Amino acid sequence: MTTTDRVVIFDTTLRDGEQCPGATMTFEEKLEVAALLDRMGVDIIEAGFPIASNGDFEAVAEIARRTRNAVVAGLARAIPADIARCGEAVRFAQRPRIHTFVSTSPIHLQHQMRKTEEQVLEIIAATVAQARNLVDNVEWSAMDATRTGHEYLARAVETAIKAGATTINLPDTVGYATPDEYRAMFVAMRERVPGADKVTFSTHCHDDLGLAVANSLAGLAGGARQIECTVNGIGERAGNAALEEVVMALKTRRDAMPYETGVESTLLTRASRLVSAATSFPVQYNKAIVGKNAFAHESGIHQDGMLKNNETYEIMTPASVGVTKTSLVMGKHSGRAAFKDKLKALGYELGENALQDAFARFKDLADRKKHVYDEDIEALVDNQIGASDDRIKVLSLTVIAGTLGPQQATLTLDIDDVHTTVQASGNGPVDAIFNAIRRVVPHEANLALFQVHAVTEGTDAQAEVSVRLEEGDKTVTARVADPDTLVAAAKAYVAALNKLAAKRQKLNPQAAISA
Ligand SMILES: CC(=O)SCCNC(=O)CCNC(=O)[C@H](O)C(C)(C)COP(=O)(O)OP(=O)(O)OC[C@H]1O[C@@H](n2cnc3c(N)ncnc32)[C@H](O)[C@@H]1OP(=O)(O)O
Ligand SMILES: CC(C)C(=O)C(=O)O
Ligand SMILES: [Mg+2]
Repeated sequence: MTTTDRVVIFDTTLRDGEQCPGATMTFEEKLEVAALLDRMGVDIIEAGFPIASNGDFEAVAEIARRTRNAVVAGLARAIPADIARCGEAVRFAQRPRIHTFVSTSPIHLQHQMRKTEEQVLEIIAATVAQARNLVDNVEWSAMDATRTGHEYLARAVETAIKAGATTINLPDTVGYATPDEYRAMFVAMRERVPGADKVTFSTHCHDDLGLAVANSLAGLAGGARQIECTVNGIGERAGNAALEEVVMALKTRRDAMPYETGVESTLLTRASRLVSAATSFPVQYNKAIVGKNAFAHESGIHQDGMLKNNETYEIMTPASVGVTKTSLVMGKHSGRAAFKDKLKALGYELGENALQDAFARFKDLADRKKHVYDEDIEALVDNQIGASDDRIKVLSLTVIAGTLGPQQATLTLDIDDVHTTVQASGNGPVDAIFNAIRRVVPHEANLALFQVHAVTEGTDAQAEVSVRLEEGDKTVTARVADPDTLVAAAKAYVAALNKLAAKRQKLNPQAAISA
């Protein structure tokens, strides 16, 4: 690898990242994030904006003291007091950097700075020189570079280089550039500015049009060798280029982009979770690299492919970003291959017919339920095992419940292939259902236990109902799960009666279904 293949990763999670509404981190949280960034191998940690507040100053200073490997930078406007304060904070670092910036675009000069082009050039010369007197490592940024004419931008860059800047950052401050324009800007500055070959050019892209990472990579093609980015892409407005996306794009597509970073990619997921927890910003499910679904597959065709070979639908391994394994999520789009694999993992070996039956029931459940958990599948298969010999089956159930009692149940049972429908009322819907069952299947058994619990979480969770019946010295317990609690109750009671009938029959083959 030659030095020109190495891309410097400049993390600004603690500065630009923290600037977005609601992302403020405490002092301790910042230290924790900085420690992980340092361990992960980012080259530069922009720890804050020291003039912004005493808290920011203290955080930058403490991160500067603690950081072992990375350069620690602080941000400063092109104002002497900002630069002096920044210098005070980063001076504790083993490798300090002052990052100073000023606007260059006509719209900013006219409305924000209210200065002429010549005045801004003078400010650049003075403030970069001031920073360079404090530290050897000075970055200068042309705020709103992508809306600045190349001619004036080249003069500003030349002024900064002459004053001692060692890194020149050309930000797409408002996320306006296209990749071609952004690449061309770096090519133009490197061609026309004297001394451009002595400095490192840097990208700093915002995601207003969803182009931050694409633009950062285009900047590399134009000759930039530093990328400014944030964990989870947090930052002003739509955010900055996401660090994890930049790192993994370079790692995965080395064939197309022959550059290397020093980032240990297996820590990317941990960094994402830490920043998400510190900022209380959830990571969207479909976020590239670190989203919950980045290595999850629900559709049957993809799951089938993944079971045959991971490379059919994954371009990087979950392990490479610190995720333990790919997950094949069971849902309404899943197919038989994944279902069979899941059953095997759960310890079930079903014959072909039982498997087809279980799969049909699984599809039916997945149509009604948003998340199908392992426990749902276990409950579904457990209910089926042993159900084939049942003499009593619930065919249909309608219940009228609510504040205006008495509650009523209309129930149709299949007993030895004969269908019987009854109606009963009760003190509550479950009582009504059990009265209906007792009317069709009279028995003396005592209801010793009736218990309901949710198998998984959410209002669409399967309810698991347990029913225990005692008849003389015979005790049977049945457990049934269904998304409808009342259906689960009816089926659990009937399942217990089936077990009781089976016990009676063992003792006396002529025993009737009722007792
Ligand atoms: C693109 C970016 O991300 S830039 C960084 C943005 N981040 C932040 O602003 C977060 C931290 N900021 C702060 O805490 C405050 O804004 C401070 C401490 C920096 C300044 O606070 P105040 O002195 O109250 O100024 P205020 O924020 O109202 O206005 C900004 C001033 O800085 C000036 N300014 C803005 N950028 C620069 C710059 N790069 N160089 C010199 N002056 C600048 C503005 O023109 C304005 O000056 P004016 O008051 O003379 O019109
Ligand atoms: C301060 C600069 C680098 C910035 O954040 C931007 O221009 O977006
Ligand atoms: Mg920015």
